[in-house]
Amino acid sequence: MNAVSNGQNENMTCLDDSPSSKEASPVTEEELLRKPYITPEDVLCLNHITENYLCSPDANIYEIEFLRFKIRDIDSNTVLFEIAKPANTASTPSSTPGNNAESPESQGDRNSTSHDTQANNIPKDPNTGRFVRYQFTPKFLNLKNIGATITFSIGDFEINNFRMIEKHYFNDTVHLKTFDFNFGYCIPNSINTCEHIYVFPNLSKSLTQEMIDNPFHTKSDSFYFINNKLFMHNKAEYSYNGV
Ligand SMILES: CCCCCCCCCCCCCC(=O)O
Repeated sequence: MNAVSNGQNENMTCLDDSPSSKEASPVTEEELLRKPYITPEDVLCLNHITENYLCSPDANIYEIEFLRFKIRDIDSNTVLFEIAKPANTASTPSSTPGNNAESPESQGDRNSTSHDTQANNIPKDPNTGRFVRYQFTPKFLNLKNIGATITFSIGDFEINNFRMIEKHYFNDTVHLKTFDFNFGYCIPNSINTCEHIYVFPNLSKSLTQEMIDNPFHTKSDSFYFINNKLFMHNKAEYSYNGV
């Protein structure tokens, strides 16, 4: 499967059930963690970055594995960043920042191997691979449209309703934008590639400067659902003060 999707989800609101109310009705993370499973509507009602992961790594019963990730500036068709898991290695991807001024550098344990720690009998961190830090230059915030191409493999089950909701915040509670992407249908044991288009929100000059001045205060939660049940949750942090 190869696909392109434009996950526009601007101004998604979470409406109170009462017919008279048009106000957002936010939920807390604690409320969601008490539920038997978490739905897209649940995370759309969150109004802050999460402190914890909302599902365990074991929830990925579909054996979805990300193999390659590329970010490009759509308007100049410039590749800004690319990372791939080398063939025949367990979990050590290699990264290739683009060779232009806006090249980000990725760091963090989403891209690290767990083998060394296992060899030393140190308990493996169950959250290895769920968190990444991106380092961008200030110019990144001037971009309008980013294409994120992801290649992933799936296990023995077909997948029909695969959706990612990604929420971006500054200082934990300033909502920048929520993206809502679909991955389409995937046949069992297939490798799939799709590109999601991130249309940047309009950010004020003062907020943009605050984001540049406060590295890694810009964060995102990526919530992945199959058949409307959360099965994977990744986190990312961003700096925009690179040179
Ligand atoms: C400034 C608010 C909107 C920013 C959009 C940034 C697009 C970044 C695309 C990369 C997201 C990767 C998320 C992840 O690795 O978990």
